[in-house]
Amino acid sequence: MHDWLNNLPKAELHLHLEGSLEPELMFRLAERNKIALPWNDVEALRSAYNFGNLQEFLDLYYAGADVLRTEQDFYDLTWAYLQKCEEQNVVHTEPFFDPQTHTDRGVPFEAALNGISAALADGRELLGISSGLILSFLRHLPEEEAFRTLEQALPYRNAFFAVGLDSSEVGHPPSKFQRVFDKARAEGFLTVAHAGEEGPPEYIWQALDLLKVSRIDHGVRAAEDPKLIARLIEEQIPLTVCPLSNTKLKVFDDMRQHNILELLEQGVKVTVNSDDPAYFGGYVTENFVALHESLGMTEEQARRLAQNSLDARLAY
Ligand SMILES: Nc1ncnc2[nH]cnc12
Ligand SMILES: [Zn+2]
Repeated sequence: MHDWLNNLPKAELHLHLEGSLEPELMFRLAERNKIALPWNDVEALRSAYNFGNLQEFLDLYYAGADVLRTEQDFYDLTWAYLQKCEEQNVVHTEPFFDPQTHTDRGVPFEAALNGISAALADGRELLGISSGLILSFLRHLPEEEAFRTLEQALPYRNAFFAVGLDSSEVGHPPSKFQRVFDKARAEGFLTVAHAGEEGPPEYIWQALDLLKVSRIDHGVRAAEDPKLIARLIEEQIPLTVCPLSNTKLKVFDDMRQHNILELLEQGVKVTVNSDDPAYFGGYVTENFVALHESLGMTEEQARRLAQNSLDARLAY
């Protein structure tokens, strides 16, 4: 029905691999690893996907990620996502993974990274999808633990090209991670950060000025600060916006209130992404469809958004 949106060549720049864990795969991995899940079946799990805010979602997301134990699990997770990319004409992707979500449960860092890297390599070779991995720190944990994660990752420096910052935003400003981001940049990595999803515009200023990010993940609350909007336009700093995520997590009560098209028309370099598609009701195409159906996004606007995503790539 919306083939024209599915067929647009596009890049995905804001996708948590752990958030692409579909309920069916979660149950299959639970069985394979002999783990008891707190839900009876896929339907019971899906019916728990009702979130009042970011933290309610994160609690379930970290519980679900517990089924990921072996290198093969991480391969299967990443491969399933890449097959979706192929279906939806996502020709390039820059996914996040959160090592601490796994190492804190006793899963070896190498199991996660090797499984993901092998699937991304197969995606390049067998599906023609280019990619670059972003190693993301959990901001609700101390900076010291982010330093340990970076040290653990340095022997595998060719497996990722940037570091990011995610998890519970409010109360955990970018300034908390200034030193570890300095270290990551000194080691040659680019930087991105979630900012202005639930947190105030001040967190976006900090991500730009203290963490020296190349893109802002989410950033929709920039709209509250005209000086910040002027800077984002002037410097053409991309925002990786996630419309279905923002409505599921009540950043906006309704898709008809979403500001992505206003930002686009003001000249902000906004892009469309799925964030955690297994939890929020769809992948990139479904996000484009929602913008068309709820906000009247035109074909010309869709083309500009897709082109922005290709222009905002950082990995080659
Ligand atoms: N939308 C989001 N915001 C912050 N951290 C996340 N981790 C996974 N999804 C996230
Ligand atoms: Zn995110």
